[in-house]
Amino acid sequence: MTSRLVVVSNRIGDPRKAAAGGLAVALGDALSESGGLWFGWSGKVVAGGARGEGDLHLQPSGKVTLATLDLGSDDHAAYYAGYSNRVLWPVFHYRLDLAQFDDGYFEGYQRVNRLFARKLSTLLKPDDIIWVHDYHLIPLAAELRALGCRQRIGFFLHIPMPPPLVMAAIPAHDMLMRSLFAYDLIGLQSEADVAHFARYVEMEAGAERLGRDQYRAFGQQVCARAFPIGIDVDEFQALAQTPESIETRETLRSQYPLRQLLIGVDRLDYSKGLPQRLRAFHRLLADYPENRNSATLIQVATPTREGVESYEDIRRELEGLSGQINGEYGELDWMPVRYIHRTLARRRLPGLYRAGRVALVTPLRDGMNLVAKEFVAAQDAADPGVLVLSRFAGAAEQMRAALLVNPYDIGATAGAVQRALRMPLSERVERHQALLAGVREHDVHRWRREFLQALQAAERAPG
Ligand SMILES: O=P(O)(O)OC[C@H]1O[C@H](O[C@H]2O[C@H](CO)[C@@H](O)[C@H](O)[C@H]2O)[C@H](O)[C@@H](O)[C@@H]1O
Ligand SMILES: O=c1ccn([C@@H]2O[C@H](COP(=O)(O)OP(=O)(O)O)[C@@H](O)[C@H]2O)c(=O)[nH]1
Repeated sequence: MTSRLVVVSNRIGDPRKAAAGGLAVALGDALSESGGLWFGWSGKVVAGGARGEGDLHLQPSGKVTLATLDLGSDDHAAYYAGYSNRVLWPVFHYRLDLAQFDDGYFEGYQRVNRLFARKLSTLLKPDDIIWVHDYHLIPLAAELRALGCRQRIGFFLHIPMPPPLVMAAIPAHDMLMRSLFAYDLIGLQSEADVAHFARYVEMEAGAERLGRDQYRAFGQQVCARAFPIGIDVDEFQALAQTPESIETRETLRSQYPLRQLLIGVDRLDYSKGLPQRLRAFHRLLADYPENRNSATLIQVATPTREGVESYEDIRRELEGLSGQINGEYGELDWMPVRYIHRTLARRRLPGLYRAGRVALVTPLRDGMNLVAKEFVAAQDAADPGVLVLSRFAGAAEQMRAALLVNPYDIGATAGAVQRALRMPLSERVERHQALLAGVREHDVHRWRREFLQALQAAERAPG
């Protein structure tokens, strides 16, 4: 009998429905293949202390059972908006300047992880295999172990692992890193992340390296390796053939017959480098005037984590910048920037990507970035668009045939966009072939398979 897969993540999606955000998209794809239990927050916040706080809901969805938990408003504020998104997210994306350390946030984070462990433990079977996702739930395995759970537990971090001295700025960094050793396997997005993890545990915790990817510290042993996440290429290409996707592409082509479209699709997050991207686009129009009245940037900036101050700030900055570029260069019949502050249905995205001559995927730091992979999968192989990709996205480790840029270097990024717009067909085809082969090779099925095989094979932590 094969073990049941239990996936735990803060954000869960219905595997039969489209979801925004790379994690929910990838896990939906992975779970719909194997079936199992998906446990996480319901998305519902109830008044603190009111009835319903901590309530568990079970709901079948195809081969998967969704188990979701309502959170009280105080718990949610401290755990999600507070510790997860005002401390861990900025620090792990190297933005110490945006972190707000607050003891209350940390207490809420621990409280919710304990609650998740308590509720989840009632649903577990002895031979389950448990896969925990992301920074919201780092201490979950330690909490489960404290309740006596002996199942195999793996952890995958979807965001970057920062260098040791950046990590060390978090007041509770040692507790966080110690709790990672309660897992049997730690998966990271890139080799750079693994190197940062290795340096941290060796420098700060005196870890002993046992073989290539085994570490012993805090009286425990753990395996840590890179498992770059991918997409379901066939599913995404099938999405490109749906009427909505074709209609999106045709509408854009008929509205912009003489224009060269540049496409950006991101959550409106400061890690995505959106102000720098708009400045590079401004520089393109200033330094290469042949693009005026022609190059048009369609930037979808999906609302996210509203209520966290740094997200409000980035929204204002972006609105100001797009207004400024449109005011300076716009004509009666041409607006250089089309800025859309809304979530786009995933089934429309392939059509949008395919209408683009260039995709701008230029985060300042990103765990992976699935938009880069989706853009490549959606292209017409006979006349493909060009990917301009930040060297600081995890995806850059595999996507060497993209035009790699340093997004902080506005002039060089503008130059790369100019090169992309002028690239001859033969070079576009050659680069696209190499990129698509890589996106196929490192797809979401391989990610899931290799992680779960490694988890099955991991040497058990003593205890
Ligand atoms: O759940 P939210 O707070 O609305 O945020 C959405 C997700 O953002 C992050 O995604 C990361 O995972 C992607 C897939 O591995 C990866 O490509 C990307 O680079 C990461 O930023 C976050 O890590 C998820 O937990 C959120 O659900
Ligand atoms: O309006 C939008 C914006 C994004 N996405 C999806 O959200 C995911 C974003 O994942 P990525 O890894 O690029 O970044 P994240 O948002 O997870 O940091 C991708 O699958 C996009 O197709 C979407 O469906 N609608």
